[in-house]
Amino acid sequence: MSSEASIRLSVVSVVEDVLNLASRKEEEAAMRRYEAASWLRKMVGVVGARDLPEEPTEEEFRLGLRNGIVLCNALNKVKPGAIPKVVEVPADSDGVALSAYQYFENLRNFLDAMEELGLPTFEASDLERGGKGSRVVNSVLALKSHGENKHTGKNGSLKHGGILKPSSTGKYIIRRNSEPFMNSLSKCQSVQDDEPVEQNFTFDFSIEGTEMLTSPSLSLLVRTILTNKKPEEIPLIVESMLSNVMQEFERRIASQDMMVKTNLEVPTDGTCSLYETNNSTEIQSSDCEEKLALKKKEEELALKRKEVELVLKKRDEELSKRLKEEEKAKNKLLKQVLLVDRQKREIQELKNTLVMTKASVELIRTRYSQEFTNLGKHVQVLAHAASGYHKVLEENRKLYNEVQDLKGNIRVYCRVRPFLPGAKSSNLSTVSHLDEGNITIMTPSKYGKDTHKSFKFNRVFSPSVTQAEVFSDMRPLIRSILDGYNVCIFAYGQTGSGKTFTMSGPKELTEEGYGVNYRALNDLFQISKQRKDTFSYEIAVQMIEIYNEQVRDLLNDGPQKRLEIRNNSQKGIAVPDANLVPVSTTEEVIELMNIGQKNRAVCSTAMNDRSSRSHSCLTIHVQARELTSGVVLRGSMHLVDLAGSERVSKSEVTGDRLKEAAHINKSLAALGDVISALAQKNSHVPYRNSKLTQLLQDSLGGQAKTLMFVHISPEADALSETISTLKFAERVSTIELGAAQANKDNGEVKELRQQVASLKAALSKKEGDSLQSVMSSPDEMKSGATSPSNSNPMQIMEDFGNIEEVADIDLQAVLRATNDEDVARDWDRDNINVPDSFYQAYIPDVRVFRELRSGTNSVATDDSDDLDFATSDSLEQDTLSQSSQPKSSNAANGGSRIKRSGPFKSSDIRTSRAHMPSPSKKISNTPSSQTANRAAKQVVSSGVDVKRRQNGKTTSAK
Ligand SMILES: Nc1ncnc2c1ncn2[C@@H]1O[C@H](COP(=O)(O)OP(=O)(O)OP(=O)(O)O)[C@@H](O)[C@H]1O
Repeated sequence: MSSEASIRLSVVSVVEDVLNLASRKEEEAAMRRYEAASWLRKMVGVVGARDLPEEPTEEEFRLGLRNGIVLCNALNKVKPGAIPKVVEVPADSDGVALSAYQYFENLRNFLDAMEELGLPTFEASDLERGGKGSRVVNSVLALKSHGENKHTGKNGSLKHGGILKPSSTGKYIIRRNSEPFMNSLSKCQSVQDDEPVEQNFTFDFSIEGTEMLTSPSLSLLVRTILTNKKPEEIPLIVESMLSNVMQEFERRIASQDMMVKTNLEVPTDGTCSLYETNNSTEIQSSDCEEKLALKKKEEELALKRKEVELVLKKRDEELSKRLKEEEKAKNKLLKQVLLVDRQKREIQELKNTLVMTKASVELIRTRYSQEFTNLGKHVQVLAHAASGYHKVLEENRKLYNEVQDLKGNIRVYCRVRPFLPGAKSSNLSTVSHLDEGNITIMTPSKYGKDTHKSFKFNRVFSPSVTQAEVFSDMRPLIRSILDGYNVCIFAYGQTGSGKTFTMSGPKELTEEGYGVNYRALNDLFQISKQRKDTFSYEIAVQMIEIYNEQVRDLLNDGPQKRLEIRNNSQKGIAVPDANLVPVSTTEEVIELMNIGQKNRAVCSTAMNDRSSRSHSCLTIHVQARELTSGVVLRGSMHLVDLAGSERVSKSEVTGDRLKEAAHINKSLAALGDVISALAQKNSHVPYRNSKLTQLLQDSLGGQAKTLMFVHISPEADALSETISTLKFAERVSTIELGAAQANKDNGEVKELRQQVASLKAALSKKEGDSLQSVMSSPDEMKSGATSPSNSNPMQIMEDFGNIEEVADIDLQAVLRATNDEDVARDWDRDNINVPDSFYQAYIPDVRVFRELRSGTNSVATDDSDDLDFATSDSLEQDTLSQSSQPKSSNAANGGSRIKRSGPFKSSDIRTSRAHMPSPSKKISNTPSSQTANRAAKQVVSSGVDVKRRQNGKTTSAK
């Protein structure tokens, strides 16, 4: 039973040792090894074994260990009590003898160290054989306890015993007097090799290698198994090993129990009477005690085992936990490694992509640069072509203009006003399309389908076009004044459509806003400066307005006097009595214009807060004298800002404004009549139906270059006016005036002028007589010497002071020298009948319309006044007052019924008059003209109906 307990103890200690071993680190083992080695060395020194180095290698240590084990085995065979007797104090390396006490001390320390190292002090083979191992353990325990006792100084017997001395061969000799020890050794030897032990023998501790191999210690086995294993594998290995050990242990205990059961009888009283032999009761009681002790121990062991199992379990759990954590950490690490790998791969891929992208970018760059170069070449070619195209366009335009000039068409420009600020954003423009020369208006039809009406003009300006752009297009026309042409630009359109804006500019005038008026004059000044080496220029301006059929001077701040319009007057001055102000700088012009604008009749209506209530006309007169030849070029330009046509229902005017509107509409209707007549090439054109048409007579029917600037509003509610305005404008554009001609005074004309001047002087002397003779002998005039076909007394009268005695004047020569080939318009033909609807569009009230219509006829009857030149207001009645007078028989036909026969046509007269020399700027103020006027008035007042007849003869009748 004691051996069983020992085994149990041993197993437990082995288990602990193995566990310790498993948990210890290699450094720790090395430390222990170092310690054990030092003890062992001391012991080995005692027993004469080979020296161990201070820090032995694994191999050296094993060797020393083997020697130690052999020593243990030897000691095992000695009874514990005998050991002190047989072992003498050995000498150390310095020759100092060690006491037995020291020896055992060393031995005990060695054993401790062995224990700590987890190295059992017995061999596995001993264990298997049984008995030996237990003895070893016992001896160790005994030694231990003995040592302890010694340590306390109770056992002095240790100092006695034999002496071990080193022999000359390096081996230790045990003296004879140590008999029990020697016996033990010899027994041990016999166990080893079954050889008889001699006295004074030399004991060789070297053990056969095979013995170690065949019976390795459990510890060594464990160590060998665990040596090359990884630390994390050890717990598993140890676990399986332990389970094997425990199985073996259980098995053995079971077999021991079986043996005990068969050999011993257990007392039934439950006391400790294990052996009831007759030999001795002492033995029985001691056995019983032993049994109880063993049972107790067994219980303790069971408890311990449980504890161990618990500890093991705990450790298992900890281990598995640690394993899991390690697994986790490993996984994490693995993941990280994978991540890093992936990132590395991705970086590599990115690098590759970057390289590829760089390459492709480079490729694209080169391709692009190539394409750019090609493109550049193409653009150059295109630019070249475009410049050519532009040149061609320019050329075309020039040619077109030349054709226009030759044909003498009235140019028509159309400008669309933008929506005014404050207009509804939802407003849609009636203009659906426009380009350089075309404009299309959208007209919603009754049946829901939109229809489009297109119009073609010389130029169409969109709402976004600037004042400068507008002017640049008409610049060449304006410049032609300097070359002696007459130019007329008139702005036409519905009220509020932008006429004043184009001609003068906006209310708040800025440089960008300057209208045609300012820009034209500015341009003329610049050119005149540029040409100052070849020409000397004189520029003068007039500014008049036709308000309620009265001509007013806008540059006259004083009381207004009635002015007359003189068509075909000399120097092309249509209103000779209006102020003619010479200008030389733009500033002067601006100043004058401001005065003019201030004096102009303007008022606010529902359709325009700055509505012009009159037709205004800025006339620029230019006289150029060529410095070398002395040739004089005379040009003039009318810049007419017409009052806008308006539907009185829309403009919501009453009283004076209504009267103004009626006059405005009437004069515009008269303009319509004239345009219609001209467009249809009628022989009679009713210029005299209004002051406006009278003013524009030279420009519309003469040899001027004429431009009509038609304006339209984009608003939908102005659609009907827009359409009628555009239709009117289209009609105007068909009018052919014939090629314009420059007003050039050449040498021949000069001569003639001189002749005329001398004649005038002669005539003035005879003034009184000649008038008398005209009155008294009209037949003489009838059979006068002048050529019947070419002379025109009316003109002579007007140009030379209204005298009618022209006997000595070579009029034929005068006319030949000027422009006698013009096709005259026949005054004797009827005016064309303008449909009533034309008037009605502007004058909704039928009664007013009829009155005005009759008023128009009344004016026309003015025309029938045979004093053709007497168009002054003094001879005319206000058109409105005339409207109340009974209509003449001709009125029904809507035009003048003045019949003129004979070859002299009024247009002939006009044309020639325009080129006639004049001694003074204001003819009407000359004494001769005053006399003539007086004479004419006398004629009228005396009731003599003076008629101009063909052949230049004047007849009078009561
Ligand atoms: N092209 C344009 N750009 C900007 N504003 C314009 C343009 N044309 C006209 N306007 C503005 O429209 C309004 C009416 O213009 P404007 O007085 O010139 O018309 P109108 O035809 O002369 O009218 P009325 O016949 O009644 O005198 C003004 O406020 C003017 O500034």
